[in-house]
Amino acid sequence: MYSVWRLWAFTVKPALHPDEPKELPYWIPVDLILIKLLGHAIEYVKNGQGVITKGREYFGDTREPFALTLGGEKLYFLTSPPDVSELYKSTQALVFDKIVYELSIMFGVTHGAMDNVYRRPTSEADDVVSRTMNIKNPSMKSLAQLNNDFWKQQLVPGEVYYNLQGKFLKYISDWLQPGNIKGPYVMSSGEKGEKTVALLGWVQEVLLDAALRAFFGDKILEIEPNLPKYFLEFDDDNWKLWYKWPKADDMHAAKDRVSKTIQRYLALPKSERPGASFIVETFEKTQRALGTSEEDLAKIFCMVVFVTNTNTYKVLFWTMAYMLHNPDLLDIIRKETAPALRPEDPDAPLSLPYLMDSCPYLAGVFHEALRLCSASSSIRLVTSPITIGGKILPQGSRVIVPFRQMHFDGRYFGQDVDSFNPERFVKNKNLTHSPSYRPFGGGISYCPGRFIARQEVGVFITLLLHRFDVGLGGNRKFPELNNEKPTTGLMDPKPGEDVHVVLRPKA
Ligand code: HEM
Repeated sequence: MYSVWRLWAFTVKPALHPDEPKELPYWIPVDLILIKLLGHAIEYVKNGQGVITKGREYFGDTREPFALTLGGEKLYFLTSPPDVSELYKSTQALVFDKIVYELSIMFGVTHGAMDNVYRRPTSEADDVVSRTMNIKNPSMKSLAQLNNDFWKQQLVPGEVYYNLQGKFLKYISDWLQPGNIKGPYVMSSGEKGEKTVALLGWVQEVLLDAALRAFFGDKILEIEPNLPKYFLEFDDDNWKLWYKWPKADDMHAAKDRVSKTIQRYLALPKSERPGASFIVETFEKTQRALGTSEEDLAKIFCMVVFVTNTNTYKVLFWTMAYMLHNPDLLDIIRKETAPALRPEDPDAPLSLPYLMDSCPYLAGVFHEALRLCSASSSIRLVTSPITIGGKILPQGSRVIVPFRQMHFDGRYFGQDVDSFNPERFVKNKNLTHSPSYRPFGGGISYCPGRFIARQEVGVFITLLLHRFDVGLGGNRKFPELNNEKPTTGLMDPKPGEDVHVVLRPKA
């Protein structure tokens, strides 16, 4: 019976419907109902990227769309760069907002609040959000749609962006004063201010602190100095939320501690919590105008904390790790970033335009670290059947774009695709625009934080290299990527595989 079903599902049916994506066969010797439910789920949780690679290679590595059954749902995977470009363009048949809706529910926001956020006003009189913000809204966008515009206003270079950028620069600069390197990540201290620090804990502390203060103002950390710790406890296991993992009490408890802290922040009068960014002010004003409860609003902000922080400390960790393990590269980056500090005027702030536009190796390591260490995906819901890569994606299904599959495509990155080589981005300035390079996604959900993320990393590294002599300490083995733990973003190093950095303040 089981063999008949398998023959039907993976051989006969695909032959009868050649325009449907083929499905990677699965074979688990348990009863039929369970098989249908699980599919590749167990294997996927253990090594998701491995299963996707298996699927791609199983169909002759043609990169045609294929399907995997995970936990009772048939998911469709795109791994061909032209197909992915097509997906990003198809905004009618493939939507992202329903995915964000579902995600918000998983974060604990109520359906009632989300329905309000997604409801389009029926008339000007009904449009409370535009009135509150004093903006024009001729196409009667819902708050969910307007939020995309607000994010762009906050994060794409312009006045409100420069305000946020200035705060980030100040906080990171403060953290990198020799006297301020004193957290639990300091492993030992020597003469003349020398310290050895554990890199992961250090970059987590600096970037989380800077981002929380820059977005919410200093009050948030006065209310709860442990907020970064709570966030990291959640972040470490956040995959359990997406996978609806049954045993996830600790992850949920940590997430709740983050949103409860934000709720305490929101309960304070505004005059007692100055310094919030444009996006936080705007989210608060608009949601309150819609009647969103403080509890729901805190959970929405919990998502904001997640999206603004989950990847950035990891990309700084990997960029630093690659740089520290390549002394020649470190030297090149130290030299190329020197003019950003304007030695003729030591009190002048760092020149960010110089840092972003005139430091090709710094940019190269950042992009190469993202290429090698990202395991993010774009997700879309199919609202009407659409043909991509010659295959029909059925209505109601979900399509996944696993970036890692494209980041290791030798046709775009050359024969040394598996190796760390930042020069590929130095030599080919257009490589960051390649359809096979998608660390920030694309289309409607293209990450608006990509500028600030690169700046956070650039500012940290530049100030570090010019305030300290830096080198590797302790175990000099390059940390391995933890591919045994599912992730929704950049990969972590394997447990215990940190980088020890020796810092000597420059005279
Ligand atoms: C290196 C660090 C970062 C990486 C790798 C990254 C990556 C991504 C990816 C892959 C997406 C989803 C794209 C898609 O579905 O197609 C995304 C969305 C988003 N990111 Fe980032 N991100 C980073 C940093 C940031 C930062 C620092 C912020 C804010 C300060 C931010 C704000 C956002 C927002 C608001 C969205 C949602 C966009 C939407 O809903 O349309 N990201 N990011």
